Amino acid sequence: MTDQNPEDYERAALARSGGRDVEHVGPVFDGELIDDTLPQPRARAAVRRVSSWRQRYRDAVARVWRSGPVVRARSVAAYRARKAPLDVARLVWFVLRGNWRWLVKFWMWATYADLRADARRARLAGDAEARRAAQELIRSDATARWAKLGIVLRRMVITLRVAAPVAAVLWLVNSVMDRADMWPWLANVYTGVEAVWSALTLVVPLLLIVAPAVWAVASAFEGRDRTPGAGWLVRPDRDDADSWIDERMISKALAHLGISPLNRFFKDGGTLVYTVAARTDGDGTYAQVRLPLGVTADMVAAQRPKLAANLGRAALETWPTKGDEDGILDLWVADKGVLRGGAGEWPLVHEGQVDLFEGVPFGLSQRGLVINAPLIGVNWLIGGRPGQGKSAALRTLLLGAALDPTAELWVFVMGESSDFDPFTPRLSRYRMGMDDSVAEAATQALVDLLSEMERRGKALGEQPGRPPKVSRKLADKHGLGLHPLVCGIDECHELFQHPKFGKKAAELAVRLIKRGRKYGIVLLLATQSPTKDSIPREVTRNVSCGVAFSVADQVANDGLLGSGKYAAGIRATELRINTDRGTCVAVGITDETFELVRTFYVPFEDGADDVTPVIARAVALIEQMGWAVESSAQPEIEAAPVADHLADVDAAMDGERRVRTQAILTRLARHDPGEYERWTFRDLTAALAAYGIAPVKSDGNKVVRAEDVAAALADRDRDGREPDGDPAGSQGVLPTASLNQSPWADQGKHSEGTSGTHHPDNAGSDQKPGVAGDAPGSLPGSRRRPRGGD
Ligand SMILES: Nc1ncnc2c1ncn2[C@@H]1O[C@H](COP(=O)(O)OP(=O)(O)OP(=O)(O)O)[C@@H](O)[C@H]1O
Repeated sequence: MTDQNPEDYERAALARSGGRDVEHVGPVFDGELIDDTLPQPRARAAVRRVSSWRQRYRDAVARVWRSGPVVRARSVAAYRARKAPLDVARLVWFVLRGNWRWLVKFWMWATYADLRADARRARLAGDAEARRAAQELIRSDATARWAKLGIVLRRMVITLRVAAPVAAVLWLVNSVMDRADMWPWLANVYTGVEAVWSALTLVVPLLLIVAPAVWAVASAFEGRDRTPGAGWLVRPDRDDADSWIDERMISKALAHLGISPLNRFFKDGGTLVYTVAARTDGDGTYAQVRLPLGVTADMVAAQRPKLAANLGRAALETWPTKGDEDGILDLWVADKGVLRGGAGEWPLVHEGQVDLFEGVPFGLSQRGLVINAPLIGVNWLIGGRPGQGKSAALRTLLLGAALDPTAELWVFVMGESSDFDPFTPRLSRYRMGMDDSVAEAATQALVDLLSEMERRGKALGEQPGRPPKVSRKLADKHGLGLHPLVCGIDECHELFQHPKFGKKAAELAVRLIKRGRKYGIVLLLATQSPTKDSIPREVTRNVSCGVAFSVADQVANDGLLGSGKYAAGIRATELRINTDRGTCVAVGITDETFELVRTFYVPFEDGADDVTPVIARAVALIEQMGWAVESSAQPEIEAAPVADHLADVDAAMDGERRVRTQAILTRLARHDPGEYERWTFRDLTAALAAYGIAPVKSDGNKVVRAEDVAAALADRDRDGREPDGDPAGSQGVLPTASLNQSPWADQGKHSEGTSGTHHPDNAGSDQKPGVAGDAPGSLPGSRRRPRGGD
């Protein structure tokens, strides 16, 4: 391209051509032609870069747009936009309601409505004192209020009286004098007054505009929904949502239980008082709430499934119980799912020993802490539906006791079950089976425990300082015989319901439970059937540690845990059968009102046997000390006398020719209540049938004839004949247990045909020092003697 100026160039051209007939062609450019179609590398690279940046920018924006938080924010924004009309309507409603609430408050204040209500209530309750106090308060408050108003008015008048003349003078001076002629201070006063005035003229209109808005916000706040917990505050996507429970959530859950006084309380804008704010407590959250008027903790406990649902938990995970007062609610809510896990391995399964005075590791509390269950100074009643872990729990307690080398252990299993067979080498007494002899042995054991209790009472009294109860120190003195004595009875309802021994066993058990605690004698009872017919009421009332695995109803629950527990929200009915196997509700085992315990499980089933090695260890512990298995048993016993039914019936005839069967039953019961009290017509006929006697009809009544009885007696005397077997329905012809007798010496041995299998590991422990030659588990040095039926 040329660098000559186009105009100079044109002028030169005109000069050359003479200025005429010259065609104006405009400037001529000299330059190089650039062909766009030819490749231009740098420009294209720049364009490509720009477009790639643009693409990347677009991708980034799209990514952000589609990202989780933005999508959520967008959906929330869209949702709120859709809801906006409704929100506006709600806000208007809040404003109106807020004004109304203020009006009500003002009216209440102006008319002393609350004090008047107090006076009315006092009048209805006939409380003249309270009524007078309320009226007095109204009067004095009214006087004070009017006095205050008077003072304010007087001050206003005084202010007006001073301010009005000053204002008038200022106005007058200002109107007659020029500002320049005034004294400087006076001119300053006017300047100040004018500044204040102009500020007021600015601020007041502003206030008049802002005030309604502030009023609207304040009244909307006042009129807001008072049901606790605004929904939008709930953030279920929190990481700790499964464990997160706070007061607002609890209040909200309580507000939707359908309890009328609670509903009314929340509707009137009430706020619950938390005496203990929600706080982490073990594997859950604990809070304590003071409930409003008209609501008790029991009412809340009754709505437990609803409360659990409102809190997003399973019923088992939600524990509303009565606090120190009826109006105080203790609430413990488990973290989601934590109760599903078992308690894990028993801490003593591989090593360690126990001091029974310190307790036995029993399970994990709801707070996730190991519970050291007390055994000394308490008695236990363990119950629940079949197969839920009662025997396993009893086994754990007894295993713990076995690991205390000073403890003596007795076990009676009122059914065919090998659950306690591996304990044999460590037991001083063991009987298992369904036959009457086991019931008799268990009853005898209770008798002996009572005698032992008396002996221990005397032994204690002879100790220096007359200690009131056994202690570790006393228990360790080997010769004193004040060691812990633990007696476990599994399926104890079979014993208490036994037709022959039941009544006696119940009486003895009650006496033991009431008085044995001080003497280191511990009774552990386990049952499937904790009803008032199967377990004596006095037993359920007096045991200090109640354990309930899954139970069917309130009766079973309260039978095990104590009356009123179901109503107070302490409910093993919430434990699901099989699902919550091994989990129980327990009272009395800690200082807490109750514990939800996941019990430790020491396996003894399906070929797994962790019990035998523990027992072997327990026996080894005793051997290391140079002792033998403790036994309070006396080696010699008297044979139990056998009731002679025929002779007793003969005596009951009382010399009469014919006696009605009913009368005979009454006389027999009077003669020997232990033997005959539970006899029915069926038992009597069965017993007589054994001697070939059948009651006959006379005047429409069944009677026994004296000549038949006399003939049977004569026959028996002549032949030395025993009754013809034990017919079905009879209560048998077991000997009446002498309550003075000592236990059989072979109690450590199983009755034939009922013993469980022995674990090979037991073999070594069977032959322990001092028991050489004895059968497994027999008492050291005791002489075995045969006994009818065993
Ligand atoms: N703590 C536990 N943890 C895990 N499983 C357990 C626990 N306790 C018991 N079980 C399981 O439950 C089964 C039944 O236990 P157990 O025999 O103790 O029940 P039970 O209530 O005594 O039954 P029954 O009334 O029929 O004698 C055991 O075989 C075991 O599998």
